[in-house]
Amino acid sequence: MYLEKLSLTNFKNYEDGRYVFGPQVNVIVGANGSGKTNLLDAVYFLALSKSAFQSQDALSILHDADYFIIDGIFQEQSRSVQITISLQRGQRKVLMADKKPYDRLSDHIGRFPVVLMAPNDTDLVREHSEDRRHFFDGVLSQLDAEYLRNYLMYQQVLKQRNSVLKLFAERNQVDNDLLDTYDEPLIDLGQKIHDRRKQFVEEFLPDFRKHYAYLSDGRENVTIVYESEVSNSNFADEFRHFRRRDTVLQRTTMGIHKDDYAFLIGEREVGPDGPAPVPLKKFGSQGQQKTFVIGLKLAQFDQLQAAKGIKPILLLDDIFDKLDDRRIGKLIQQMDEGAFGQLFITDARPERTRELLTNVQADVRFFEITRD
Ligand SMILES: Nc1ncnc2c1ncn2[C@@H]1O[C@H](COP(=O)(O)OP(=O)(O)OP(=O)(O)O)[C@@H](O)[C@H]1O
Repeated sequence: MYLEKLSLTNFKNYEDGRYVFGPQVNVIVGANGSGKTNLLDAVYFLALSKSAFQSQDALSILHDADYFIIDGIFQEQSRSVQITISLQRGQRKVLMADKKPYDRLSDHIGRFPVVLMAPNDTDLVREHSEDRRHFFDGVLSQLDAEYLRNYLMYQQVLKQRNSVLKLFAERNQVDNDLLDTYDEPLIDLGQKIHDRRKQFVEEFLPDFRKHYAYLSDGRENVTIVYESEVSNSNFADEFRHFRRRDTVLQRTTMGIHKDDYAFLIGEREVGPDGPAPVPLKKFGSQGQQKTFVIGLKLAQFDQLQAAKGIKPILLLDDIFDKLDDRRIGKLIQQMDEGAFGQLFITDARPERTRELLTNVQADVRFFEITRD
């Protein structure tokens, strides 16, 4: 599977852009601010129906325009599929396959799997639990349509519950029967989401450790621990018990929307009495943190490939600028061994990418973006 053609109308800084890509390595070069990342984001948008960088869709409409259209042709086995996403200001986004609107978003997500590596990936280690949940939810949503449906439903009920909690505070009156109608699905969906997240971390860990060991020459022992209040055996009772606290704070204070994933690092040989692994955020070097996030992304790639039977599209945004030569060497080696399918790489310094890719046995195409 690969993206063969892309046409952009009023998408970010592209008033009108047309591209024909190769099935292997596509290098997007151009000056800073010319729109290289935006082009990668258009590919991401087409595959996942949202931007990788903006939470509001309308921010991707070219300034002063009323709409954007992203249109792409994917080659899937021996047939082509046209995917179109359009957004008119103030209206709902429209997502179509071969000119027919999808019935459900979950029918599209995961059909064209994609993995993005970007400069701010280390936020996953350094920032808040929200970033880590966002990463794992993204992986699971592409892998498992049922997970995505449960997750979207949970978010909707959570939003409704939080708005009635605010309303109760304004009116100084609590309707417990109404809260019951939200609590039941939140507990039920929350349990399903929890179980899937827990199972997923167990499946993900061996792949992740394999990549981390390859990138770091097997020097450390890394682990990921899923942390959730929902794991407590009496979670449903606790959730109901904290209703009073929720009404005071005007938000839902317990549930899978508070989960976290602890990233830990330790000595290679940890015996039962040896030192326990420690938080990567506090004790990991910058190099270890970078290796950790690349390992996460490569394991995401493997998981998607195993589940879908196709290689995801890999988007590498400004990666060569941020990594040291040893890690770049390892990635290039994997490219050369044919580990990846279609790749998009952005770089503000084309001569560097050209040099790095000289010996790679693949079809490499360059696209120069110029600012109007
Ligand atoms: N909705 C929009 N309408 C018009 N221009 C936009 C919009 N959103 C972003 N831009 C412009 O896109 C440009 C940034 O593009 P992008 O981040 O893709 O650049 P880049 O080539 O990747 O740069 P760098 O090499 O610095 O990473 C900025 O000039 C920004 O103003």
